[in-house]
Amino acid sequence: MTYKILISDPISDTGLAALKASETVELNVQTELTKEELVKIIGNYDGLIVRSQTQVDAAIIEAADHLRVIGRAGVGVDNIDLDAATKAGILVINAPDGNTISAAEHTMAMMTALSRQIPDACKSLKEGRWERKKFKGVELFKKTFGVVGFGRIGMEVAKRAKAYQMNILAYDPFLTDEKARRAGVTKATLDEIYTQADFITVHTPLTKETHHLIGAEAFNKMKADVRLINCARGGIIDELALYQAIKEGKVAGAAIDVFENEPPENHPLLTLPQVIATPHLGASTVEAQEKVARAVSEEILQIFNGEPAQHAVNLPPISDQVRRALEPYYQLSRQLGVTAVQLVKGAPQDIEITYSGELTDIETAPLTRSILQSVLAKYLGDHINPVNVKYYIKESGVTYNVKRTQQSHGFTGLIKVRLTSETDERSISGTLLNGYGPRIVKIDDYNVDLPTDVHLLYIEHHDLPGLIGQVGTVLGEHHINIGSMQVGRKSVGGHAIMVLTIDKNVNETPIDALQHLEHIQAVKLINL
Ligand SMILES: NC(=O)C1=CN([C@@H]2O[C@H](COP(=O)(O)OP(=O)(O)OC[C@H]3O[C@@H](n4cnc5c(N)ncnc54)[C@H](O)[C@@H]3O)[C@@H](O)[C@H]2O)C=CC1
Ligand SMILES: O=C(O)CCC(=O)C(=O)O
Repeated sequence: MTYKILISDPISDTGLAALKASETVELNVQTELTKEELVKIIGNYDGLIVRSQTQVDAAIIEAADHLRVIGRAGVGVDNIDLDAATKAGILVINAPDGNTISAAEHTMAMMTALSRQIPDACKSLKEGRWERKKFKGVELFKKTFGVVGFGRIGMEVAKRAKAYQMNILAYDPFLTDEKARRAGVTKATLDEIYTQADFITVHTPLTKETHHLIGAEAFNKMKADVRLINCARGGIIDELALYQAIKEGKVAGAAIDVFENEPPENHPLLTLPQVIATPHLGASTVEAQEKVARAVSEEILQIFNGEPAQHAVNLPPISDQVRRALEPYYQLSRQLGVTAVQLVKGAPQDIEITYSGELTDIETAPLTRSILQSVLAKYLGDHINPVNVKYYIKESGVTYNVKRTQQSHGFTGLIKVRLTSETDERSISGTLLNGYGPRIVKIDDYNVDLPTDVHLLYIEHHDLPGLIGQVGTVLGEHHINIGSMQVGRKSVGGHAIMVLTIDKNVNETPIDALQHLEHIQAVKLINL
């Protein structure tokens, strides 16, 4: 199988080494595509890698028939319509830490350049002037520095600002006293930052909450000589309000790397001498670009290999430790879902998943998605995947719940899937047996021990002598080899089950023949 990957923004060549070396990947680099051109060709691709330039909107996603993954070589995914991608079952991954240092260094460069008017001073000198009086700056030493958004970049910025002996106030909804103490900053409110800071930098993502987070109202609260830096996303600071605040002398200056619309056209901020600006260069270093390209390349290869994503943006994150612990259970969880949905009569209306043993202490959400996906796919189709399964579950009105219990019946880890339809209820349990891999160990109330990578014939019957022989005869007549057979009964002569592993997939004919045997109540072929 060859996967076609389109790269639609300039990405570091060295960072793409893993993809280039892969025999299963065909790379196509086209960095000058218009939106219309992208819509036309995206249907041919399994993967798309972008930076911040390509706007992956709903129209592109709608045209992306085969797309499985969008890799963002960087942090911010505001150029990707995440809702549309999630609904379409397209995984979005990013490279969250590859450009942290570069973005933090650029922020420091912008702050120092702003405080000493370096760009204009340089320009004036190059134009033949020697204007020493005009370019008098301010020191950073002992100044109060407000950091809004104390994630990866905010923290790195703070570390560097400490070397300048700045007094750092940090605001982030997730900032705890302990984290602030360890980072050597003072936890503050936004208002405290506005009223006390000499410099304010923003390092949040652009979201509904952070859009125009800093606007006219905030500028009115700020010190008169305040300077602002935005190396995060255009739109976190209200650009027009900032323009007004600078014009009115409320803000002394601003250093801007990012704009609400990029590239900015005839932007009023760019007409002001108090503003210095760069064309979204925060991550534009050799090192950062190599790191983010390498990170997305390697992760995309892992995803195409069937491994879970580590930096999925539209799936809950999982740590490396959890990923390793769950890895052996993926196949089992999928096969339990597939088996259960073939056993139950009618479409399931409720799905109950019970984790026990070692699985009670692990984050099992990825397994739950895998089970839900394998159950729903029978009725809703193969486009259901772990990314969009929760969306479709909600849409189809199916309910599900997850339970945990310490009772693992002697197994290290046990997963039970119970499906309830309008007319039926079935449950199936499975485990990982050391040396044997995934095994089904219980169907309804019957203990069994079945591999999960075979075709199963599940037969319900009355417990009567001779029936097993009759079943063997029918299958023999249809040249079907039986690999193994297990029987279970509740009472002598009562309801019983027979589960056979068979060597090949069979058509309806032998099933019909079995169903016509007296005392056989139900026959189901289960393909795993
Ligand atoms: N200029 C450039 O080239 C680059 C820009 N960026 C941008 O920098 C920003 C931050 O990146 P990272 O630090 O890596 O992300 P991060 O996820 O590590 O940190 C973001 C922080 O913002 C906080 N936050 C969210 N909403 C907030 C709010 N309303 N008020 C205050 N804090 C809030 C979060 O709790 C989180 O701690 C992103 O927007 C990213 O796109 C990142 C790399 C390069
Ligand atoms: O790809 C780039 O240069 C932009 C980086 C960026 O803004 C991000 O990672 O969020």
